[in-house]
Amino acid sequence: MMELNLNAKDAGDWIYRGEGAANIILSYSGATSDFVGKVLRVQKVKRNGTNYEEVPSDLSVHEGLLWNEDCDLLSAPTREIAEHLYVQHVMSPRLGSNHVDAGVRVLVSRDFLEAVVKNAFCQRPSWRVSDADVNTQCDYALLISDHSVFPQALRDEEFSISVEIKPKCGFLPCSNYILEEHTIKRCMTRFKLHQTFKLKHKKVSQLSRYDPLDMFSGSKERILKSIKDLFSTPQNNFRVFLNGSLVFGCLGGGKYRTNVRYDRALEDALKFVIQADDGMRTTCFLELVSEAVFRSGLLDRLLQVQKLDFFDIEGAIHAYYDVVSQPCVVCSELGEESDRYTSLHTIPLDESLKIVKEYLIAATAKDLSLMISFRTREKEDPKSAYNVILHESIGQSFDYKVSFIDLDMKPLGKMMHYYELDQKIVGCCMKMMKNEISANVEEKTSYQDKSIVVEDDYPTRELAGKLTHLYHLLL
Ligand SMILES: O=P(O)(O)O[C@@H]1[C@@H](OP(=O)(O)O)[C@H](OP(=O)(O)O)[C@H](O)[C@H](OP(=O)(O)O)[C@H]1OP(=O)(O)O
Ligand SMILES: Nc1ncnc2c1ncn2[C@@H]1O[C@H](COP(=O)(O)OP(=O)(O)OP(=O)(O)O)[C@@H](O)[C@H]1O
Ligand SMILES: [Zn+2]
Repeated sequence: MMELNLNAKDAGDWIYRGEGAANIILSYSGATSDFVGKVLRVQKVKRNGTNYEEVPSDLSVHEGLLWNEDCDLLSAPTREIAEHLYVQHVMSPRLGSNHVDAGVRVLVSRDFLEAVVKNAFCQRPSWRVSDADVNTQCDYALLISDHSVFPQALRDEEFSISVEIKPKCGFLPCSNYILEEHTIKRCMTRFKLHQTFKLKHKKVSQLSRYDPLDMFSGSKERILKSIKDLFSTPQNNFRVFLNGSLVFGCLGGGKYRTNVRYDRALEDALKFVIQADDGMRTTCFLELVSEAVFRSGLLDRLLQVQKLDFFDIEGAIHAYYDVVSQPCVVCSELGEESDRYTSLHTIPLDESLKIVKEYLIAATAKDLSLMISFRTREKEDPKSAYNVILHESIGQSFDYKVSFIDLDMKPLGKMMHYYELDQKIVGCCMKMMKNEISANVEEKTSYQDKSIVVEDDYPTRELAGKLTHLYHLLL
């Protein structure tokens, strides 16, 4: 296939779709067949004051050691190519190649990138703009299927609706390397603990109702509950697109402020897809989404990949120091308590490599998103090449397709960040637990720290109840 390339004159056809911490996504509005139905994933570079952070151009020596066994990532001439190979050879086989489009590399000129940054500026959340910009030094971007629209239309006037879910980590860790004073990690999901931390630091305006344990439970009822909870507090975990346009949630990882119980725009958008009475369409749609999650069985598969994090960061960090052949900073800080990690420091190097590698693969699996797209089926439609769901109460059938997005390799150099963030989150929750207790949990719905505004007291009480119970266990 001839190499595709994009220049300044093409920029007008590429429209801002959204972004995460590391990439900006543009959707195509032109007519060139190579690009129709695709999005372009363009790398960002973090700002550091007025400068930009350096983007490593290739894998570090230790990363080479780590990944070389799975596939020949070391032979990749650039980090970008190695990351592309990682999606193809490490993540795709584990998640199912039918559900992953690793994309193709497209040559992009600097003029093209500068023009798309300019065009996208007004739509980007301001906190994302100050955090990072498009990396205009990059020669390539990835062309990937647009999962917010159904792959092939059956009819010209057909509508497709799709949902994006970032399910986060779906299990409670049980590693023996977790310190006793961090036992809370065994009782509450990392997502919930992180929510408390984010609320305290005003990264979110209210706690999410969503509990990943419901989503990954394998139970129809609990999956439906989790979808309803995502709908009521979507944050960056839930979005809905109609024919590729966002109709619910925030572009670019925004901080949705309201506690949503009903959303007129979504209810209106759904009239093109769901044949139910006004006021009932959103409910039917959430049922449809949860049925697709349940039937696909893909969350079980994802959970197995997440569980490659067997040792937790409190164990894996020690293996990391052996991989990079440096004295273990964590052990030196722990003093006498470091004895329990001696055994980890005496295992052969290939075992340390395996621990760290699997920790990083699990980290990708805990951060990815699922996109599920639906299109309506009529009785006379030919046999479907996709999975079909009949929504019984409205008597409508839908084709659906599930894809995973954002399967990026996590850099080895992030291990210490993971350890420190974990400590901060646990430390913050333990502190709040003590505050809660002294403020008498039964009566209060707000924290002692008056800077925290809790709009919805349900998750707070639940959190406080669990923390209190745990505190008594620890006493
Ligand atoms: O650490 P976490 O759980 O907050 O995950 C980060 C995400 O935060 P969130 O899902 O909002 O809590 C974070 O998402 P946001 O920027 O908050 O939208 C990124 O996905 C980040 O990954 P990377 O730096 O782009 O490789 C994610 O970092 P990794 O931990 O996956 O490396
Ligand atoms: N293939 C795709 N089809 C449709 N929309 C997509 C696709 N890939 C990404 N998007 C949209 O763009 C957003 C950002 O993409 P992505 O998650 O890949 O960015 P990121 O910077 O890697 O994220 P993170 O913050 O998790 O690292 C997604 O949340 C999704 O809404
Ligand atoms: Zn150590």
